[in-house]
Amino acid sequence: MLSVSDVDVRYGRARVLHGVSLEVPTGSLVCLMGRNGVGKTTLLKTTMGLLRPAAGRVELEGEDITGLPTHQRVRRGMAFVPQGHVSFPQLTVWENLQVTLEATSHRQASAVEEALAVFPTLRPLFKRPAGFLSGGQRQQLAIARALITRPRLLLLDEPTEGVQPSVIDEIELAVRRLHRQAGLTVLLVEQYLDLALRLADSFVVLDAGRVAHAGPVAELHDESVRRLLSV
Ligand SMILES: Nc1ncnc2c1ncn2[C@@H]1O[C@H](COP(=O)(O)OP(=O)(O)OP(=O)(O)O)[C@@H](O)[C@H]1O
Repeated sequence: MLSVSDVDVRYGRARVLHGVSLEVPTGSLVCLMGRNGVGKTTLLKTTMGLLRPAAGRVELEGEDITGLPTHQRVRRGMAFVPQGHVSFPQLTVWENLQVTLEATSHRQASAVEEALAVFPTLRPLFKRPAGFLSGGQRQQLAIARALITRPRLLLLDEPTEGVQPSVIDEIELAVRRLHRQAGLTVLLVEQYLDLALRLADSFVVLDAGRVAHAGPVAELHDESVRRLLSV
């Protein structure tokens, strides 16, 4: 279980998160939603240790990890795929996967095969430099690289942004399998309401750096929640 409690985050003098709390129970898929600029990415980065909160706590499986550096969070089973993530653009798809494997603590080559089983469409692209991939292919490579670390908790920041519809379906299928079959716990930032409705168990909506609503996914049908998501 991931638990974020009363987190405040500032960029310089600007306070971006105001006492945000959320829970991601083990084995669940929680969708973090809200309009542009409300603080979703800031919350994921804080969870991953890329930003330090001015106040509040982050706990993983009951242990306080607020002060833990990012690489140690990775060792504890957390992985983060940033929004619009570009892998090493000059390296081929294969090299990107290998470099990631070499950086893991387990170094088991079977992890690459496991990641490719989730995204088999990457196989014919092995020799292509990552910089020449389409938006959807880059996103698949980014998630595959995160999977090589063998995470238990995956933080995904808008994996469908800028991705063509057919590839959105592939990403949705992959996330569903990872969650339902492989049992991965997922915190997903997603603006696309229908996708959230299909994938998530529960959701949290941020508005201006505060939790405006949180609940089971069925409540996403409520007019009061939809108003918080419409531009
Ligand atoms: N490095 C930074 N320095 C200063 N302000 C920042 C920085 N990064 C983000 N912000 C500001 O913090 C607020 C929250 O940004 P954040 O990226 O967390 O929002 P978001 O909900 O993820 O938005 P989006 O959906 O557009 O990615 C915004 O007002 C943004 O302009």
